[in-house]
Amino acid sequence: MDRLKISGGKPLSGTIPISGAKNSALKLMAAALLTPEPVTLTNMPNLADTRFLSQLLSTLGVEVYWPKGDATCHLNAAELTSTIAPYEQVRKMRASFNVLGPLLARYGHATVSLPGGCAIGARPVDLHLKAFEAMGADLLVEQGYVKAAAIHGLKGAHIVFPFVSVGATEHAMLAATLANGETVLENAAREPEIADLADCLNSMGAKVSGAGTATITIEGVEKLHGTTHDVMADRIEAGTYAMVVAAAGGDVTLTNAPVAALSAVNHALRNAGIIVDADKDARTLRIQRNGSKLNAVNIDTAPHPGFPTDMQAQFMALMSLADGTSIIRENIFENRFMHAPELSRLGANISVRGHEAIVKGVDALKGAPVMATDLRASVSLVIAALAAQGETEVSRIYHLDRGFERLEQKLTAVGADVRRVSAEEE
Ligand SMILES: CC(=O)N[C@H]1[C@@H](OP(=O)(O)OP(=O)(O)OC[C@H]2O[C@@H](n3ccc(=O)[nH]c3=O)[C@H](O)[C@@H]2O)O[C@H](CO)[C@@H](O)[C@@H]1O
Ligand SMILES: C=C(OP(=O)(O)O)C(=O)O
Repeated sequence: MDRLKISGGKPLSGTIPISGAKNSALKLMAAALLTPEPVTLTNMPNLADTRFLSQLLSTLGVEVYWPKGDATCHLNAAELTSTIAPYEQVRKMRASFNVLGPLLARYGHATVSLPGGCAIGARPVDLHLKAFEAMGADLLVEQGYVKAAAIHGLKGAHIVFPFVSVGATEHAMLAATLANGETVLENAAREPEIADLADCLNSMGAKVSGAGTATITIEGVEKLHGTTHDVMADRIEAGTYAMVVAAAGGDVTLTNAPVAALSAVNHALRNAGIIVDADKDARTLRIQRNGSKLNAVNIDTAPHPGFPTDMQAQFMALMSLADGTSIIRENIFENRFMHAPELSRLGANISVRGHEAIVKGVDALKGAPVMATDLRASVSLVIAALAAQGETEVSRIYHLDRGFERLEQKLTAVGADVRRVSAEEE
């Protein structure tokens, strides 16, 4: 298994280009199932997750043309050969579950494995299923599979989500584009990826309005056509590199950054004493820290526009070096503090009480062997390692490959000492 060897303590300088957003790309790929015409996605991130979903789409009969390393992915769902998404392909990546809605909407039936829980929490899909039922689908959950049918097609519905779910909002939106009549989603998630999906769907002929607000209206249409859509830039990747610079020090400009989507993260960084120059028009974010102490800042994760749960681990790594104590509350996932004991191996002083982590800043971290436990937890260890004295070895980095494109290359380009070591090399 590959590992990362990181020698910390080097200030960083230069430019890091931000890639397309994983969490947008995955839903945009599922949208290609809604039309028999070609869908081309540009600014596609080459990640384990996006490659994995392209394999599932191929299994369903989608023609996928996406050369390795290329940022353009061509999908053609002209004729599907299957409407079954098997256990192995949904269990390994939750977002695969998103093929259910499009298949049901276009073909009137689909059988998709339940995604199950994962390291960060149980993550049920009850809101997704209730939304499809409200749209008239018959659902049977049997032997770990959701068997869904809507023989006469889905119909528009008024759906009020009891709490905000990004996945359920996107999934209901995908399915509603081909439903008969109007669907209204209330208490919808407002994440920027939802507006990106709506833009793509509208360019395919869908009638979606209100995406990015808490009420989304979808007027169903008979069919959708092909499109070319540019995947939005990854706000979590951009926020992560901002934390890297904040922790290690230096002066780095992030290009192709989704500046408007990063206000909560930028606000927290500024409170911590980091200089953040955000230029919305130029889509750049310049992050500077020159030897200054970090202020301790409390954060509460919340749905957008609140502080994103996907940035919580990275901010904890930063706060472990702050001057004072910060309280970090995780309000989205019940088990998203697995990075805390690993950060402690590097010398951080963190105690976890339920959904609250109390981080007492220390003067310095020291390199140690640590283990990645999930995607964002893994990158929090990279951040801490880049700020630490000495060498850190991060194992199980396949988690990182799910969501960070060319991580070592991007970090090395700004002066970090990061090496990937494969098992065979040792
Ligand atoms: C691929 C992708 O885009 N993943 C993102 C998406 O995940 P995902 O879409 O899975 O996250 P949700 O917003 O749906 O989850 C929010 C909360 O609702 C719960 N819930 C959700 C659905 C449901 O049917 N029932 C239920 O109880 C979840 O367990 C969680 O506690 O949004 C999360 C919250 O911003 C991010 O951390 C993930 O990176
Ligand atoms: C939790 C994440 O992804 P997923 O929902 O695919 O597990 C993430 O991107 O941080």
